[in-house]
Amino acid sequence: MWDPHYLLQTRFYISENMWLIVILLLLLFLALLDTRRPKNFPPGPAWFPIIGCAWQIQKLCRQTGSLSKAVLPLVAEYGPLIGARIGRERVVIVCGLQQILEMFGRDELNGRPKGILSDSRTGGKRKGIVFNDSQTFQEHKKFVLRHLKDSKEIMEEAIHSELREINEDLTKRCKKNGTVPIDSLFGIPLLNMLWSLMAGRKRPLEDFEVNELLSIMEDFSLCGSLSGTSFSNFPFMKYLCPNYSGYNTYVDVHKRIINFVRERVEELRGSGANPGLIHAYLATLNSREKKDSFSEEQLLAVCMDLFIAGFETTYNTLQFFMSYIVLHQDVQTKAQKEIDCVVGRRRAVTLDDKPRLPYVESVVLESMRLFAGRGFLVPRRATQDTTFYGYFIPKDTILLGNSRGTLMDSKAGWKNPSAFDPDRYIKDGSLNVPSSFVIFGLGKRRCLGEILAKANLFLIVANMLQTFSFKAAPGSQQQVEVVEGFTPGVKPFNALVTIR
Ligand code: HEM
Repeated sequence: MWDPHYLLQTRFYISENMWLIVILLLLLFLALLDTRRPKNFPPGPAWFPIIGCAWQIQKLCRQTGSLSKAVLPLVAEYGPLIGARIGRERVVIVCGLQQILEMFGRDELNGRPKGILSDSRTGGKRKGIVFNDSQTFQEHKKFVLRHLKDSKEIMEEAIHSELREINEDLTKRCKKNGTVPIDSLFGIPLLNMLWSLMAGRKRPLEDFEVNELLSIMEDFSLCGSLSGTSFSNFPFMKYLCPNYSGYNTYVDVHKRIINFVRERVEELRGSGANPGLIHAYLATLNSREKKDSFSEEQLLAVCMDLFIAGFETTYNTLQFFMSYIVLHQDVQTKAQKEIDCVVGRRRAVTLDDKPRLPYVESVVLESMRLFAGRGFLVPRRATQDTTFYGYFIPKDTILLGNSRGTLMDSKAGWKNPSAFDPDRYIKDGSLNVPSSFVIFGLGKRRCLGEILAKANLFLIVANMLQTFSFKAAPGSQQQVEVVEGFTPGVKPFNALVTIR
């Protein structure tokens, strides 16, 4: 018997299955679309739906120990520009010297990443200098640069004052035992130096304050990397697993720095004129010179940027210097002889001595190269669609400059690039720095603290070598062990320190 209900039911099942099939086909289509790279985008590993090529890159990182090394097999396969997608983020890893130099000079590649990594540091809106590319960044960078130029003498005075503290502390520790954990030496003095720039030494940090700041900076160094974090590549993780993805720590660490500065600014307010950046900025806020972008919130973000950009870079360079110098006694003796000959041991080395200490300066340069060459530049963003070395770079693509390509690659002119060899900068007894030594970037986004960093590093290295000798402590490292952080660091180690 013919049953109309049966037919109706069958129709219903068919239409229900049809919908399922249509939805599955649609999802498959969207997944396929998600694996397509923009036309003429730089070559690179295949993209999978949602994750892009995060999985392949993660695997290479595990095999090689770091992203900067993971890039090497990719360069061999695809060339110096690698087109990748990490989660939702389209990324071009820029590896060759020529390509990086070109990137520095291109105005439309001068942006900084937008999104969670930059916004969540300053309450949801981009502020400050490092992760900003609006008019605000330019006006603030100009202001700080002018201030730094005017504060050279004050900064040198602050560095010498901190050096005396390091010398006293190290002398005490040498007399006690001689074995010193090197990671405990420079953190506090470097933070004090940066604070002097901001507060003009009007209000030196108390011990408990600088210790608090140091602990925040230590937490900061563990909470991400310049090349991105899991929550910036997969923003949904911010909601799904804010703790596991590191989002909460990242936000918290930045809040702690901002709050730290806010409290100190309150204390400084009304304490009278002083040559610090904070005072100069507050004075500008009440003057006709004030730009529309200037505000107290911006001041806090700028101070945070100075702590973040200025601390870890200088601190880690010094860790690299110490790691290499204990393993290269010949270099140490040669630098000490130069200091003894030019300055002697009765007075401290000053910046005026620098032109006559080319070998000491080359030790500093080589330490910087072996630090920076293991990491990435601060990420850039394409601010408009553009072409780069014949490839199409869509607007908002992130460009990650791999410093290995400029600083640790024989193709960039470095002979035996992983060796610690300060003599490579000396020609006919004078300093001769190769053009591939672009450690601070170039152009509009060039490092704002270059002069300060160079002065700090030269004075610390020269004065340390003038007064002390360093050897590997018994049972300590026999090679430099690099660890990944926001910037590259070295595994903590002990050195045997003696007074000369
Ligand atoms: C060894 C020490 C240092 C190294 C190797 C270094 C390196 C760099 C590099 C490569 C950049 C990015 C340049 C680019 O995108 O083209 C940068 C930016 C920056 N650095 Fe440094 N830096 C050092 C120390 C300092 C110090 C001591 C300060 C501040 C006191 C500082 C403040 C900044 C700031 C604010 C920026 C952002 C500039 C911008 O985005 O326009 N840096 N640095």
